[in-house]
Amino acid sequence: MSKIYRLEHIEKVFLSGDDKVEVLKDITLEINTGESVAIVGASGSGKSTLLHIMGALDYPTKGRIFFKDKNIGLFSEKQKACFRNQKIGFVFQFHHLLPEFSVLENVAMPGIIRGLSKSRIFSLAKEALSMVGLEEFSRPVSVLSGGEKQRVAIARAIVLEPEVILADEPTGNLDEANGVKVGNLLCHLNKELGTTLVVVTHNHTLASLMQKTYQLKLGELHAL
Ligand SMILES: Nc1ncnc2c1ncn2[C@@H]1O[C@H](COP(=O)(O)OP(=O)(O)OP(=O)(O)O)[C@@H](O)[C@H]1O
Repeated sequence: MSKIYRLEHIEKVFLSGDDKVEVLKDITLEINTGESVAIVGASGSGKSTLLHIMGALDYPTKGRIFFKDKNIGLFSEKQKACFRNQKIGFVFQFHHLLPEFSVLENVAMPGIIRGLSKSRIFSLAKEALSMVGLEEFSRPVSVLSGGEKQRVAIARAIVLEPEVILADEPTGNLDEANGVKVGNLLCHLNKELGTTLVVVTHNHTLASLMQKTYQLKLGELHAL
């Protein structure tokens, strides 16, 4: 089975005034292509920090992180931006959609950033929206329910067929019923499209849907 991620002895220290906060101490982790993985842990244990490092939104203080044998730590800022746009689909707790834009325009955004033609972008966006079960493309995002917004965010994450979805508390802002729907949708995409899925969550039901679960505790990662 091929590895999509290899993290070697990752450490992350934040400086807060004169204090040093050692958030990640010695994280070693391998993730197979197509795998689904949950990362759980107490609030402040470093889950988001680890996910940000995996998405090249942040960098480790020490250690190396490889994406399919490419050392992300050696990427220039431009290469990192390209990596994020081409390989990763991000889903956040607070979806970060553009409220005044329509559902279709929001999902089209990554394609616009990549510079695809308008007709290609909109056909990809419609395909992604049908995968998440949304049909009304022209409504502004501001009028949608929380569950619908999260489905739009997932459509936006998958629109360019990323190799990995990195989801940070994707159900954190939803009621239980919508949380279950979003969890099932992410698992469906993982199985149908073979997209590797890494989910950071407090939600044990969501974590139980993943093939593997790791817990972050005192800066260390343990398989559960
Ligand atoms: N940019 C930063 N500067 C200083 N400290 C930071 C920074 N980002 C995160 N931290 C600290 O790192 C620790 C881990 O934060 P992180 O957001 O990764 O935790 P988490 O496990 O995702 O928490 P939660 O479940 O509450 O979202 C926290 O103590 C946080 O205050």
